[in-house]
Order: sequence, then C-alpha cells, then structure tokens
Amino acid sequence: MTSIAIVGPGAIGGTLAAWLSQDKRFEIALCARTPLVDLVVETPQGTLRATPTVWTDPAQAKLVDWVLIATKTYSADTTRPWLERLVGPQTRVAIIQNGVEQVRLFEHMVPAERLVPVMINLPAARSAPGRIVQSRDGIIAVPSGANGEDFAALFDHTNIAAKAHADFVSQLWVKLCGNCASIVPALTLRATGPVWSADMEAIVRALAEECAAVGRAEGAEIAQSVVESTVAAMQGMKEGSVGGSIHADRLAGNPMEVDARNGVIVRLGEKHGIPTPANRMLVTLLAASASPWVQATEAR
Ligand SMILES: NC(=O)C1=CN([C@@H]2O[C@H](COP(=O)(O)OP(=O)(O)OC[C@H]3O[C@@H](n4cnc5c(N)ncnc54)[C@H](OP(=O)(O)O)[C@@H]3O)[C@@H](O)[C@H]2O)C=CC1
Ligand SMILES: CC(C)(CO)C(=O)C(=O)O
Repeated sequence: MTSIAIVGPGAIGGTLAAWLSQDKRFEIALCARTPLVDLVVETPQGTLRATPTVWTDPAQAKLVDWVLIATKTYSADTTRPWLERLVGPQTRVAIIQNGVEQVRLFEHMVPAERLVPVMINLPAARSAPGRIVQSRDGIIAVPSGANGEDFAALFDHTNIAAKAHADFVSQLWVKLCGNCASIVPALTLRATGPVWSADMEAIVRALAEECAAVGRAEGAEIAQSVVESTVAAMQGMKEGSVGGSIHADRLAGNPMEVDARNGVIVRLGEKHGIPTPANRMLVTLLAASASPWVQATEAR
C-alpha cells in the first residue's frame, strides 16, 4: 500500500484526492485547514465520491510515502507543521502549484532532491469544503527522472494524463504565459472578450510576450504560437466567465497568487535585464485595488 497525504484539499487537492482514492493501491489522507467529511467531485467522466481519512491537526498525521502539496503558493510556509509530521527519510513531496517556483518555495523545508515540482493544467472550482467541479480533463507534467516518473505513475489508473518531461522548464513557462494574462480580468472584474479592442490586445500581448522573453532567458523553449494562443483565449473569453483561479480568488475576496503568476516575471526579468513594464504595471494596480488581500511580492 502506498500512503499519500494531500495538504490543501481545495479545488486541485480535492480533485486529485478523489481520482487517487479510486485506486485501491493507495491509502489517502487529507491534511485540511477547514474540516470536511467527504469528497464529491463532478468530473468530465462523471461524479467521483471518496471518503479519505481527514486530518485537521498536524498532530494526527504520520509519515507517508508521498506528500502532495496543493495549497496556494502564498501558503507555502504554513504547510511546515504538516511537513514536519509527514516527511520521513523516504518521503517524496510533490508541489502542485501554478507558477515556476515550486522548488524555491519549499527547498528550505524539504531536501531539494525529494521535491517534485508539478505543472497541472486542470480547471477546477470548489463551491464548499469537499464539493468540487472539474470542468475539463487534466494534464500533469513533471521533470524526467525517478521522482517525476514515480509521481506520474500514481495517476496511471486515473483520467489525468501525467507525464515526465526532459524539458520540464518549458512546460512551466508555457503554462505561465497563459496564466499571466488572467491578471486582466482579475483587475477589471469582467471577461476580456466583450471589451476586446486593439488596446486590450496590446496589453494582453505585452503580458505574454514579457513572460515568454523572461522564460526563454530562464532556459524555456516557447514558440510564438504560445503568445498567440494566449491572445486568442483572452479575446474569446465570454461575458460572465471566470478567467482562471486568480480571477475567482479576487471575486471571492481571497488573497491572490499575483506574485507567483506576474510578480515573478518582473523579478526574474530584472535578473536578466529584461524590461517587463506591462506585468509591473498590472501587478502594482492589482495590489493597489485589492489591498490588503493581495501580496505584490511574497516574503520568500
Ligand atoms: N483551481 C484551478 O483550476 C487550478 C489551480 N492551480 C493551482 O493549484 C494550486 C492550488 O489551487 P486551488 O486548488 O485552486 O486552491 P484552493 O484555494 O481551492 O485550495 C487550497 C487549499 O489549501 C488549503 N490550505 C491552505 N493552507 C493550508 C495549510 N497550512 N494546511 C492545510 N491546508 C491548507 C486551503 O484551505 P481552506 O479549505 O481553509 O481554504 C484550501 O483547501 C494553486 O497554486 C493554483 O494556482 C493550477 C491549475 C488549475
Ligand atoms: C487556467 C487554469 C484553470 C488551467 O489549469 C489555471 O491554471 C488557473 O486558473 O489557475
């Protein structure tokens, strides 16, 4: 039996827990901040129900084979009490978060050789504790090597396509090129499609171009088509739709991952001498309009 603890059973953590709970090889525990009883996840393949063990206090937790961290990036340090109880000498820790800094955010808490950064493309939203809608099939990318391949194999009996990639850095940055543009609906609080204009296109294009330039400087391969698909996605965003989890968080009055999704482009741009005026401006405006809920830059 492989033991798996999922820290942060929100939209992503709850969805992954529901899928993995269908596999009898696994013993699943949820490490929750807000208590929950069970999981009911609507997926494109139907409804998944699961009743994994729920721990709400790190004192209840024990050593496990795998820890899956699925909190927001800004909660990274709050997972330390869980990690202290869950991680033994053999435990591997997968960081399932947006952005490109999964390792940086956790390497002061877990030895880097046992960290697995994960890129996940799986739209999910939580309406109540344990109640989640997964709206499209999921894709997971991890770095090649034993840890990445073992992590991907956990999803063998699920409908999530998990794969190890030699060029994992490109997987992260390509996703960020799409995600960084969602700062626009998070700021304007409405879909971009109905208010599309040449000026709006210039802003979205600049956000994605800056991300691509910084990503390339970080070693990622990013085709121009990635920028074009970001522009097309924002142009096609329909009235009333939510532009990803950062927009959903702003609507719900939650903190936003603005540093992980846009601030990082500014920070790493500075490191490489690449100007990022569009990302810098929108990060500043979002921080100003959403304050005190938004952190323009994370402490670490
Ligand atoms: N939602 C989506 O469609 C996608 C999200 N992502 C990324 O996945 C990551 C997770 O996002 P998402 O699932 O949407 O976020 P949610 O806010 O839905 O879930 C985060 C969960 O973490 C819990 N949490 C926070 N701190 C702790 C802690 N110290 N101990 C235990 N639990 C904790 C929260 O608790 P509580 O229940 O109290 O809120 C919540 O259940 C983010 O980086 C996001 O960008 C990536 C792809 C798609
Ligand atoms: C765009 C999406 C839903 C893709 O998984 C995402 O990453 C997010 O909103 O955080």
